[in-house]
Amino acid sequence: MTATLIDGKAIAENLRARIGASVAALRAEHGDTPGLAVVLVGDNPASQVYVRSKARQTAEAGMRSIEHKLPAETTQEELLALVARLNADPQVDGILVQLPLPAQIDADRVIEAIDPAKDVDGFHPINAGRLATGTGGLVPCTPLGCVTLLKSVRPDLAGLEAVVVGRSNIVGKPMALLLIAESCTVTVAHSRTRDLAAVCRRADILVAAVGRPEMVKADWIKPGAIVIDVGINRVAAPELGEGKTRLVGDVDTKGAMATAGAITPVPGGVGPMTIACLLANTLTAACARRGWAAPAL
Ligand SMILES: Nc1nc2c(c(=O)[nH]1)N[C@@H](CN(C=O)c1ccc(C(=O)N[C@@H](CCC(=O)O)C(=O)O)cc1)CN2
Repeated sequence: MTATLIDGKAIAENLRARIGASVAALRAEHGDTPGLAVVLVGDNPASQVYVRSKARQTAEAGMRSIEHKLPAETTQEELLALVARLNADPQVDGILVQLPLPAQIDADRVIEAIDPAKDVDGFHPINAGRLATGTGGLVPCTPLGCVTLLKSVRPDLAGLEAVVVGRSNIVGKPMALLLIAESCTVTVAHSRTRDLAAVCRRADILVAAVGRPEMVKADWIKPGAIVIDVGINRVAAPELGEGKTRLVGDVDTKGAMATAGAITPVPGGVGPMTIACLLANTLTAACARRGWAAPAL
């Protein structure tokens, strides 16, 4: 068997086009457009790339992009003061503080300071609680994108056995909650799970979000399973030349292709969906705040 590759890049492009069309319709109806503020602290090269992509794709979708770039030595108080200003700004519908933050800043305190109605990352405890209780709210972008990718190959997930490897607040836990909402039977596995390979082999849906390059091997995968690889790991690639690197996921994709039914590649799988879902969340937040009818995406 050779697995179907789930083309996250194409699915994300399609979602962004639909968001752009909805934004244009809302602008025609209301004479205004949603605004997303992205805050970058410091000079982490990967974060700089992600923030640039977020700003470009926000503008391409017809929304206002507001960028705040702060030096690496920014204090927690300075960052909290900026968040307070963005909370109070009626032109700002979404606020995202790029992670990771420098060591002197407590990320949890910053996330808790964001107005939950503008928390387009869905990381605020109020939004996490709403997801846990199934009472709406803004949902973290990466898991939201993973569900869209899953449904692109299997529209009805009810009754399937799902294993999520990883228990982070940003991916693992919300992913498990979204799968429960889809009526899957969900196991959350992690570094202390006994016989992780055997647990993974039970999965009809396997989500790998551990941040360990190619940890999930072909013989951990049930034949025909849908594999969602959330990992984005940069590793040395001497075969490409001295000092060169390449991106790999948390799954040994080449090996897994022979066993899985469908799999997301890295790059070009989950990553592009993260930003597309951020734009979707910004549109959702803007409609809710402004009392506009939310378009079906
Ligand atoms: N506040 C947040 N910080 C971070 C988040 C987040 O959702 N909110 N997630 C990650 C980084 N991230 C978005 O911020 C992100 C990561 C990867 C991609 C992506 O499209 N990756 C490409 C490959 C890109 C490359 O060549 O490096 C892919 O997988 O195809 C988008 C967004 C941590 N921080």
